[in-house]
Amino acid sequence: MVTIQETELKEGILDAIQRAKASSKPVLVSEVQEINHIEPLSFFAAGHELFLGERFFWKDPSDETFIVGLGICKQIQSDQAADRFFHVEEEWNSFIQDAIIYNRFQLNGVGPLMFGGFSFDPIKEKTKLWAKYSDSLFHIPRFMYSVINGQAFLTTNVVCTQNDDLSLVEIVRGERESLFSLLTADRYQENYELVSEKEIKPNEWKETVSAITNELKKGPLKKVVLARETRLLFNKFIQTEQVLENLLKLQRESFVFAFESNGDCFIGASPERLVKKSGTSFLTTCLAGSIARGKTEEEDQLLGKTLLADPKNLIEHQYVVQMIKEAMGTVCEEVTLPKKTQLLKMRDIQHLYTPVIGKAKKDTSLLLLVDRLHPTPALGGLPKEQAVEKIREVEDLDRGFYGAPLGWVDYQRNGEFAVSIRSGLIQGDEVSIFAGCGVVEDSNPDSEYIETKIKFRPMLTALGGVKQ
Ligand SMILES: C=C(O[C@@H]1C=C(C(=O)O)C=C[C@H]1O)C(=O)O
Ligand SMILES: [Mg+2]
Repeated sequence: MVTIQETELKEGILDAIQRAKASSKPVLVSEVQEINHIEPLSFFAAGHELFLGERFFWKDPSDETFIVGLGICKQIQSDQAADRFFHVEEEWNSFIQDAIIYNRFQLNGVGPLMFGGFSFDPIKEKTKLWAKYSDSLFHIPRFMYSVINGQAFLTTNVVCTQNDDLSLVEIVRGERESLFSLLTADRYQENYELVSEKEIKPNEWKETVSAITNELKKGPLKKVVLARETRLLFNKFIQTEQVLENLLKLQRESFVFAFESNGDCFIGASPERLVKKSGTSFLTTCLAGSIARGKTEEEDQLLGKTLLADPKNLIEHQYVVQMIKEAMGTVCEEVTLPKKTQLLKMRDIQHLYTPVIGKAKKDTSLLLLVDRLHPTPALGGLPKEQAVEKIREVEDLDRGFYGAPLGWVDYQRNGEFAVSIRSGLIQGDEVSIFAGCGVVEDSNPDSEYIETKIKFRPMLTALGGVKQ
């Protein structure tokens, strides 16, 4: 049973309407309550009826933070390329500046929060594949369920305008009651099947990899990440809940996310953190260099050792470390990273891994660091600008939100962004999945092709396209 006590909502809404009248500007009321624990996926699923197309889901690799949003009480969106991170941050800051917030809990990820992300490259020509996502797109949910270190909270957000009256209180209460009454309902299960799987121009892709390796030998480019797409067709509409359930079960060490927009859903399980901010601490990750998992423990260890000593993969990784260290240096007082490259093992693949921590300087912010980092050479290349231009020119793919920052910022300016890889875009009974790899001088097109094949597996498996 979920019990929701009488709340400050009414008082807040009254106050906000008065303020909205005085300023002629909408005012946000946000209220946080501690509630009994609910499975995060059940909360997401309960929103199917009332909020389909307006939901998001987030889980971090350590299971410290689950955030599920339902409904949209405000959207921040733009297709403007210049200073896009800065503009989103400004709009967020000005929106919460006048908000009325009832929150007794000093925790990241509760209270007003915006969830969303950015496209990989706003200058690249957009195709209809990503028509439902603006280049910058964030949602502030109506209802948000957060589980922070095992403690569960419900945030209710209401935007009041000068034309609203107290009937808004009953509307919101009614919505909340309907939502919670749906929590016990059985989750809708459909057995959908993969009908066809089409890799988009695999041979041309290998040729591009080959052409790029030749170019890298001449300089000044050192690394370019090239991605490709596989389009899947199913016999029925895909149930996002089911895909999420599989991702949560099979990709435990990953960020698991879903972000619905206008009927489509961007979904995935990424092992890669772009950046996390908690108070003055910044945490980021260098992840690049890959090898398969072994079938036995012995083979797996051997593959790991091989990866740790492989010059091509070490260079691929080192470019990322070099750039991230530099970017962190611009916004941090101290930057710390381990001397030795580590391994990060996921279900289908293992990577070279270097975590980087830093202490934030005073006048900095999460989105400022996102701006400095994106795209790191794990998704773009080195040097950054030239690599992105090269990708724009040669890659036959609209990456959209794939490979870009996806995550959240709360009203205290803390938050976290993942690099949205191992992901796909669900569109009814069709799905596009994406995978890329770091091309360096010594890359071999066939090996890179196989690497991307492995990187498709997490999504393909979660969609039921690979038998477990
Ligand atoms: C580009 C992807 O992954 C990135 C590329 C890697 C590589 O080339 O070794 C490894 C991890 C990721 O940073 C992807 O999964 O699509
Ligand atoms: Mg690689």
